[in-house]
Amino acid sequence: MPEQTNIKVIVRVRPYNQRETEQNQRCIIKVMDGSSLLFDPDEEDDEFFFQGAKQQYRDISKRTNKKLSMEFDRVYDTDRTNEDLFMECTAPLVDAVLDGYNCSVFVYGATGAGKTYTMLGSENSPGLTFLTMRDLFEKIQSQQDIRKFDVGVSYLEVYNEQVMNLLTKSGPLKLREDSNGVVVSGLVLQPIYSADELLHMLRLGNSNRTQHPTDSNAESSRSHAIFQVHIRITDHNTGAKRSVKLSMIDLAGSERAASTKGLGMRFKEGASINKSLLALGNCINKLADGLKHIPYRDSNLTRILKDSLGGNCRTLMVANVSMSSLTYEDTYNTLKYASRAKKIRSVLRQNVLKSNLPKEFYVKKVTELMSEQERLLQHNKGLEAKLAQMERSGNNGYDPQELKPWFNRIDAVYATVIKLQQCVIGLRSKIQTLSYRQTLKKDFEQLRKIVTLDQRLFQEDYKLFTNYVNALGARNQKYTDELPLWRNKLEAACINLKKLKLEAKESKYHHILSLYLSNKDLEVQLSKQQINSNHLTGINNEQAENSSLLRKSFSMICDVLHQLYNRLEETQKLTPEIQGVYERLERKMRFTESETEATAQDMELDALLAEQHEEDEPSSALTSSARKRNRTRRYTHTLTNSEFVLHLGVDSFEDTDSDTDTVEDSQQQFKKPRNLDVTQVIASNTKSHKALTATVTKPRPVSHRMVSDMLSDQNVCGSADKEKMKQALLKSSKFTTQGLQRTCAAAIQKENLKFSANCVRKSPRALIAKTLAGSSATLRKPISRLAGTLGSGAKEAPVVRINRAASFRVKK
Ligand SMILES: Nc1ncnc2c1ncn2[C@@H]1O[C@H](COP(=O)(O)OP(=O)(O)OP(=O)(O)O)[C@@H](O)[C@H]1O
Repeated sequence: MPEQTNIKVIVRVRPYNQRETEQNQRCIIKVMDGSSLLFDPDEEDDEFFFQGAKQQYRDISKRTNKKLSMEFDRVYDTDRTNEDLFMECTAPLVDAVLDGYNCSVFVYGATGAGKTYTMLGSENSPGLTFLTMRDLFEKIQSQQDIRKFDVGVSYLEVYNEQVMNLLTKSGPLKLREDSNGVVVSGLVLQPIYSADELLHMLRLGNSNRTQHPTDSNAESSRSHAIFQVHIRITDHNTGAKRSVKLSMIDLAGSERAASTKGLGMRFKEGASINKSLLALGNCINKLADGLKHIPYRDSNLTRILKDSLGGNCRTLMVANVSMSSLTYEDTYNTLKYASRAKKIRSVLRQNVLKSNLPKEFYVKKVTELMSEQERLLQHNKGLEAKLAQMERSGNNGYDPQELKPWFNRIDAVYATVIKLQQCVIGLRSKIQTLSYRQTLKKDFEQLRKIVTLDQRLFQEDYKLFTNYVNALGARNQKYTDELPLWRNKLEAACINLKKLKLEAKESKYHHILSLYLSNKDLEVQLSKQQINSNHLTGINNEQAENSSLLRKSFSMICDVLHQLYNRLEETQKLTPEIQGVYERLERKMRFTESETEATAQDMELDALLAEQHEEDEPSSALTSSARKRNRTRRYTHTLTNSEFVLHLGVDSFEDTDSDTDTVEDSQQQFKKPRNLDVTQVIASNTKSHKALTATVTKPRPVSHRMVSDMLSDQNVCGSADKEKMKQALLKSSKFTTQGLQRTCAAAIQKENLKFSANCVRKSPRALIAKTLAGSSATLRKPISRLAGTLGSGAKEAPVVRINRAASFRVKK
């Protein structure tokens, strides 16, 4: 980006030299401050005396002082050193050069005004060229790692309009212009590699410079000297190159030709100097006026300085003046020039050259830049998403980064709670399942005992059964012992959770955190439900499997019973009592009115469906206030849930405690020594199942109840309650009264051959009635005997099959 800047102009005032001191010359420059001066001020002792008396009025024959106040970028009084000028004015130019800007420093002033002193200095006080070059080389050295510098110098002299090479003492050289500006034909740059070499060149050039003594200066420089340092900078990383130029120009004295009092060559010299300086003055004026056409071509000096004055260059002009009134006119002219020069504006551009690096370099660079751009795009997207998230969070300026540690802590605490909860509930599930299996096994062992004919065989099996039950008990005990440990751990985790919740409540993010915590509580609740659900599914599967075996066994028992009934009927041994029991059993198994009625759960479901329906169709009969009440009720319910969830960790196992109590009750019952019959088996079995599946209790299947009732009746029959047996048989929907009667009659007939087969077919009921009337024995005995009788001719005896079926496969 081009940058517009003015030429920087500073004025340096030289102290009196010996001649001026001797002549007691008046001081015509008064330095006001660092940037202004007063030219031709009033003298302090400028008082007018007439005939020894101080007069009120001044000497009218005396010229009026100009008292011109002038402003410059800097004004240096006589006491300021070259070092001061360097530090404040040329050191910044060195930085600009290394940044790729062309820079020029030129000194302007009358002969003996101190130009050479400023530019070259002396042994004791090195000038700006020396100080600047030394600084330049120091900075070059410090940047060698990142950039490569190729430095070349030239030292030219423009004397009598001829351009000479001071380093080779050759010339005159021609000037030409190309796209890079004015070029000196045939000028070869001298490469240098150190500051010492550079200073050596400088000294060499100075020694070749044309000097002649003048009135004003015994070592007056009669030419314009242009010392230029050309630097090519190559960036190691990018390969970008730039070429810059630093010019230090010591102009010849700008005095009037007359003042040098030269003749012949000296006059020509002076005229030439004046011509070039006049051309320089013209250029400065036109540039200051902002004109487009600048007559640079009027002299070789202006051609060479074209770059420094109006081109792409940071320029510093040092106007040297003497404080002595001896050079009044020259000083005035110099200051006028300097004032004009202040108005010149330069347009600065960094010089960058195309590099001739191979194509691969650029391909690599482009690839790198593209991937960097891609990375930045992604980063930008992430930032935009974060911003959107922050805006969504109510524009409250929440920083997700600040919330992240909170979320991490909450996640960690909840993960522990969930894991421990899984352990505790898992253990409870295992304990309950094992207890259930133990109970089942015991109950079915009782059932087996009932149906097993060979008691010796039963006793042998009973040992195996005991081992199995003991093993289950041992496992159960192990889990029961472990449970308190895990409960304690869970309790500790819940206490941690409560503390964290209190902490979150105090936080400035409590709104967000409470939502997050509620969400987490729901996760805990869900996890608990899932474990419970798995537990119930497992229990139900075992129950279904056992039910299936029970059904098969029962079916076989009924088969035998049926045959027995028929035999009794056939053999005329069927008593009215047996018949009554059958009828009762049959009646019991028949569907009742109450079973067809809707249960409480059915009604609850109906209500829920109705409510849902109402929500789907808001225009239903409900008034808006009623709907509102409903909504409020639901909302309150949700809130209550959420409150519950907040304390879930503790509540969860308190809840489970109540479950455990039920199970423990049932366990205690199981431990009681008892002689169970089938009725008790089913009853207690049902009870334990009820306890285990409390949360998903469903009405027992009708068939289940029928089976239970029937067996119960069978038992009752065993206690000789014949009427009950009869009723059970009559209630049965599976067997018809007639079918059962025939089965029993046939069984009785087979055992008691006094009944004819015809009797069984025609009046089985009478046959059974007769038999029962004459017998007080339990039904079990004749059934067993009858079963044995029936089984003798069969391929596999039904009782054996029942026996086997009763050996329920209980899971380990
Ligand atoms: N600031 C200064 N402090 C002390 N001495 C100075 C200062 N400036 C110049 N002089 C002295 O004044 C004399 C003339 O200075 P200088 O040669 O630099 O003048 P000049 O402008 O280069 O003249 P010319 O144009 O004739 O070459 C020298 O002896 C120099 O040492």
